[in-house]
Amino acid sequence: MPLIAVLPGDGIGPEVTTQARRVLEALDLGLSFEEAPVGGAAYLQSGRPLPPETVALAKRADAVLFGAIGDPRFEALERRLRPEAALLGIRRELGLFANIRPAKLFPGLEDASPLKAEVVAGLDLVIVRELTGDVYFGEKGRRTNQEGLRQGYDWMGYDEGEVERIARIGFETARKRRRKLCSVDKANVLETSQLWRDVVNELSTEYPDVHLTHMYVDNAAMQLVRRPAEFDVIVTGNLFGDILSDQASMCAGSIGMLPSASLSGGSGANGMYEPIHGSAPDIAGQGKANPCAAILSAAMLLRHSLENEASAQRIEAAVAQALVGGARTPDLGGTHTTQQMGDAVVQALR
Ligand SMILES: NC(=O)c1ccc[n+]([C@@H]2O[C@H](COP(=O)([O-])OP(=O)(O)OC[C@H]3O[C@@H](n4cnc5c(N)ncnc54)[C@H](O)[C@@H]3O)[C@@H](O)[C@H]2O)c1
Ligand SMILES: CC(C)[C@H](C(=O)O)[C@@H](O)C(=O)O
Ligand SMILES: [Mg+2]
Repeated sequence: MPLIAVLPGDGIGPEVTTQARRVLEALDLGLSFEEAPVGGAAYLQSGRPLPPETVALAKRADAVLFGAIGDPRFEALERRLRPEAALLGIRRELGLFANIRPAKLFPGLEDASPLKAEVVAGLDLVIVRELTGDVYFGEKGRRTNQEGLRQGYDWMGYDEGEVERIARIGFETARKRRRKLCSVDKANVLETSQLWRDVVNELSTEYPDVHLTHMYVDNAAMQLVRRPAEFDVIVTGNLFGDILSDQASMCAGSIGMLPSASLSGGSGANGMYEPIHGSAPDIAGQGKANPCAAILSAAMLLRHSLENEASAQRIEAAVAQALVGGARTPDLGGTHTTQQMGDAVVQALR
């Protein structure tokens, strides 16, 4: 019986994860679930945002269903105690270097995006974001500079091995889709990006069937608003991928629509699945959160970790059907509660 570790986290994390778990249970796949605290919720219980028992469960499980972390009450804590440290810590502990973030326009959501319907028509892209390197994990600190001023610093860097393994996932992903790979960097300024570009170019000789382009991140941000449907697969570093995926979510109508898979390689072993959004403290506890991103993350879990493509597609079809049937949370311009949106998806599964 496959074991799913459920880490609901903070804010709307538990609300959306409840709906994702319901959907998985409704499929009757004989999964077992075990829950553990993470983030601010875990800090309150044990003084640690990422308790060792939570890491142990995640490692023991076949896959992890993650909600969201973040709590404004803990913003002033030192970095290692903040909820965000738990998310970075678990990604590192599980070696989840590849973060797959699909942005797709679901039928009926043409008018949910602030972009014109004709601009987002046909939107179907995947951001392949590197997840365990870059400026996120370089040396950080505070010091006093020569003028006696306080200075904060975060070292940015990638080694060629890190670039090659994520670029390979980008090429492989593109190969299974429309065979277009856009590598996004800031090679006109950053040495890190120049190495990134060199390694991607070198690897491209193994993928002559994939059309590779390079784009600076500032241009990519603009093109995502101008012609988002032109993109097929984007491969990029940790920081740029974080920012561009939130932006791409609005092309699809809402940040509440974008799921993600975090993987440790080509296989889904120990994969972690989470919506790209955060704990949304502004709407937490009000039943306003859109659970679709979490539900679609559960579909990715079935696809990548349990190799159950048919059930993954059933969930995606049920989300589409619920939306076509008019189910909409407030972020999509509707009045459905989180629970009612979950009801509509479960109903559509039957
Ligand atoms: N993966 C994660 O767990 C993750 C991701 C991003 C941010 N965070 C953390 O979450 C906290 C809040 O960060 P933030 O406000 O910058 O980003 P956020 O993603 O939590 O929220 C941004 C905006 O989007 C809305 N939103 C987010 N998810 C939604 C959903 N499912 N349905 C409807 N509306 C939704 C929120 O109400 C808010 O207005 C911070 O502590 C941050 O560090 C965690
Ligand atoms: C909360 C934060 C550490 C995280 C990130 O930057 O990776 C989040 O924004 C995300 O997109 O998953
Ligand atoms: Mg983010």
